[in-house]
Amino acid sequence: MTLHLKKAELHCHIEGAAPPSLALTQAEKYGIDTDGFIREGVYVWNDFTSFIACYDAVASVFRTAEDYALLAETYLMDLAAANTIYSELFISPDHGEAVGLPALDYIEGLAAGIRLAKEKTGIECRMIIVGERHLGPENVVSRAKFAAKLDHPLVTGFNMAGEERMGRVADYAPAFDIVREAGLGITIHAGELCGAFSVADALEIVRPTRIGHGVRAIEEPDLVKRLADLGTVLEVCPGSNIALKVFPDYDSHPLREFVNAGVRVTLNSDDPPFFHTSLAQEYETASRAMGFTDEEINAMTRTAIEAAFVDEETRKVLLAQLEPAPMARE
Ligand SMILES: Nc1ncnc2[nH]cnc12
Ligand SMILES: [Zn+2]
Repeated sequence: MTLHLKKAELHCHIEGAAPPSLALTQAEKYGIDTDGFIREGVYVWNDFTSFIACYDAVASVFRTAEDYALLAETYLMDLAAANTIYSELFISPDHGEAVGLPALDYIEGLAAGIRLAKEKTGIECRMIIVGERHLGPENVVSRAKFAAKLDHPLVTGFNMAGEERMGRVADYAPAFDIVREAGLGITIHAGELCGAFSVADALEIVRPTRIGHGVRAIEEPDLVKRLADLGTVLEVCPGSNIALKVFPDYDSHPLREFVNAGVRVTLNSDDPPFFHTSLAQEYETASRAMGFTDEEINAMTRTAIEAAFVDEETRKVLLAQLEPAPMARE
């Protein structure tokens, strides 16, 4: 059992965290037909392309700042109930804008939900702005410019997600130069749909402290060593990888190999209800299906806090929460 373990998450897409029950309520509120993307209470998709289409459809039922506040609060309350002390949420203002919600309202809505969850449970959360790769380099650069100018206390990083098979990392390099200059934390989806070359590109061109997934680096032993030497943190999402058929099963998942090679790894849920998982489930899977001990899993949680895009004072407070409680005196 891993319920008692403290948890932290660096890689979860906010619209991808919407429970189908909440998406259905939202759809009803706006009179949106969900037959094309929710069936029998389950999100409908069968490969990465249809997953992204389903994700976009789910996102479209959140239309106001209040809707996004409810979504963030709902997810964070759930995480907190599973003993989670820290969460980083990937947010994509492009999804808000697609339904006419201005980016600043989208962010303020999410921030309101984050503050409410913190008041109720103490859970700490930061937002990472995502540029969607399949919207093209021009769009990702303009999203990076937006992120660089924003100066919001809860927005601390930039990421590129979406269709990894579109273009090469170099096409998107200017976006990362902009956010690096602005002092934002940088992470990038790489080595999920594409092979080791994509992780190598990311390391060379983007120089991120973290990589979203990165798991297909396992195809290139020299690259695994490079990740270990650089101390780059992988945001590993085993349940997502199995659901999207990046690996056929947990026995073939390389998480153990990365740990053995000294690569810094963390556990994450990615888009939990889409992949029939949760952060709590990912911890449980690491323990039961992948054979990690509580100590090894706690080390992953500590790595997440060490790699979190937070100020040093917040990091110190979070790290202190991972220390075992002192023994009571006789
Ligand atoms: N697993 C994933 N990979 C790339 N982009 C995403 N957006 C939401 N989930 C994603
Ligand atoms: Zn992701």
